[in-house]
Amino acid sequence: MPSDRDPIAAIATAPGRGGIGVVRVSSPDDLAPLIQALLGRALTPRHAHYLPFRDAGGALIDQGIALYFPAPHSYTGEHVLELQGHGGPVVLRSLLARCLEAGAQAGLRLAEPGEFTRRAFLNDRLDLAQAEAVADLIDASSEAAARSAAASMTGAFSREVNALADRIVHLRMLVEATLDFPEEEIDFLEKYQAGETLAGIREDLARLVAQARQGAILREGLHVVLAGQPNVGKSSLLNALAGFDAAIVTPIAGTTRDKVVQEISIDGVPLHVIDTAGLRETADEVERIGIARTWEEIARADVILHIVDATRPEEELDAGIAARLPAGTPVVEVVNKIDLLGEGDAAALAGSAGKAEEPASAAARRIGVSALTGRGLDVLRAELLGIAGWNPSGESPYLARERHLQALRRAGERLEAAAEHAALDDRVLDLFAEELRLAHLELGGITGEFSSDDLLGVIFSRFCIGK
Ligand SMILES: Nc1nc2c(c(=O)[nH]1)N(C=O)[C@@H](CNc1ccc(C(=O)N[C@@H](CCC(=O)O)C(=O)O)cc1)CN2
Ligand SMILES: Nc1nc2c(ncn2[C@@H]2O[C@H](COP(=O)(O)OP(=O)(O)OP(=O)(O)O)[C@@H](O)[C@H]2O)c(=O)[nH]1
Ligand SMILES: [Mg+2]
Repeated sequence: MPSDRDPIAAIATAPGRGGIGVVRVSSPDDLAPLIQALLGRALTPRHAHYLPFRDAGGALIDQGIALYFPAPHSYTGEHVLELQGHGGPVVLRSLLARCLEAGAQAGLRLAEPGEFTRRAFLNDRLDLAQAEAVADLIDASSEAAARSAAASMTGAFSREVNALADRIVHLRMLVEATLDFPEEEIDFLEKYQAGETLAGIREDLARLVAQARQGAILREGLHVVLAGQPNVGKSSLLNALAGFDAAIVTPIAGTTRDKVVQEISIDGVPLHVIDTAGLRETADEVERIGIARTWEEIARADVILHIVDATRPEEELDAGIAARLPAGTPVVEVVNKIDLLGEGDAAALAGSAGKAEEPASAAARRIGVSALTGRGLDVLRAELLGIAGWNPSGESPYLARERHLQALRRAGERLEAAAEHAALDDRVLDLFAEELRLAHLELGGITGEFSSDDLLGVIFSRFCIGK
């Protein structure tokens, strides 16, 4: 059974060729004997030593830099040795094998994915949200995502969560103290302005949820599906948004058969834009399959852009499509090819987001664009960010995970229940206190103050090896 007390080793850098590569060892026990066996000398803590790395027979493997971080001043909080060699896969595998051989007697084994960071968590170097942010920083697909992961990694998100938890605990302490003196229960809420305090906590929690939601958008990206009749310019619009020819465009209706997915980013917010086969009745077998896939994409979309042709307004077919779009998904009606309209009509449509005089349906917003000239695309981009809930001037987002969002929401529900108890005529203080306790538990789950071994297993197993 692998244990959290075993010495562990792994290649810490990405597999493949690179300028340099790192093998790292971490152990709760003194690493001096391993260092002596490996390098034939002692290392000055936290100093870079340029040394030959040799195999057991004395043959040279590489010439590199060795770093020794004695506990607790290391990434894991344990004793850590780093061998920084040249970044070839064979060199690094040989270095790792040499470490495992030299450390065999001490029980040195290969690290599991995320095990270094798991140790950092177990040794209180990082809390759980910070550890998750390390993985999110590595996985970040945009600058904005990386920036907010870095903020969470240094504890900005955790501090907000902890501050809320502290305020809940304080309030709970006051209630629990009062519960011991039943005669004081009557005026507890007034005496400590518990109602106002609770309202303030709930307000700040709601703000944190909003910031976390923004982060979730950065993490996951928004799935935007371009749908509409053939030839309205869906593929042209994809290309215009992407800035290059990702999809084939021709004057022939039915050009796009299979979906085309393109990752784009608007102000650092990642979007997965999906171009689809035009929707129409057709006898063509291939096209029919494509259209079935279009509907599958529509069902999965976060946002649907229903593209219509400005020169073919009010088409029955478009009304039919609009009626079939899922009710819960935001829809933007994009009127394309406004370059073919007179200037008056084009101007009325372009830049008219939200000001549509007669939107196609109550739910749909209408924006005029030209995929050809680019007119109106900025308005469309802003609209997409708005639908994503992206608030560029808002407070910095936290790259929260679904796990965090759900815990925050559940904490919010507990506080809401507490507020309801407080508002009742026959105030039930012990129920009030219990809801506070449960809200605290939810927040503590985010930072790992309360966590199960199963949860840790799930979280760290998704890390890369060597992290
Ligand atoms: N070479 C190398 N680069 C790396 C890492 C590493 O482990 N090795 N990291 C990780 O994977 C990240 C940096 N994380 C680290 C976190 C803490 C400490 C550390 O030694 N902390 C001590 C000393 C702090 C100080 O000197 O002020 C401490 O906190 O006590 C080192 C790296 C990114 N770059
Ligand atoms: N004038 C003008 N023509 C456009 C515009 N957008 C697309 N077109 C033209 O409309 C035709 C169809 O464009 P596509 O982008 O292939 O249309 P689509 O909706 O992807 O069509 P399917 O893949 O067949 O469903 C092409 O000839 C484009 O050049 C536009 O904004 N203005
Ligand atoms: Mg197309």
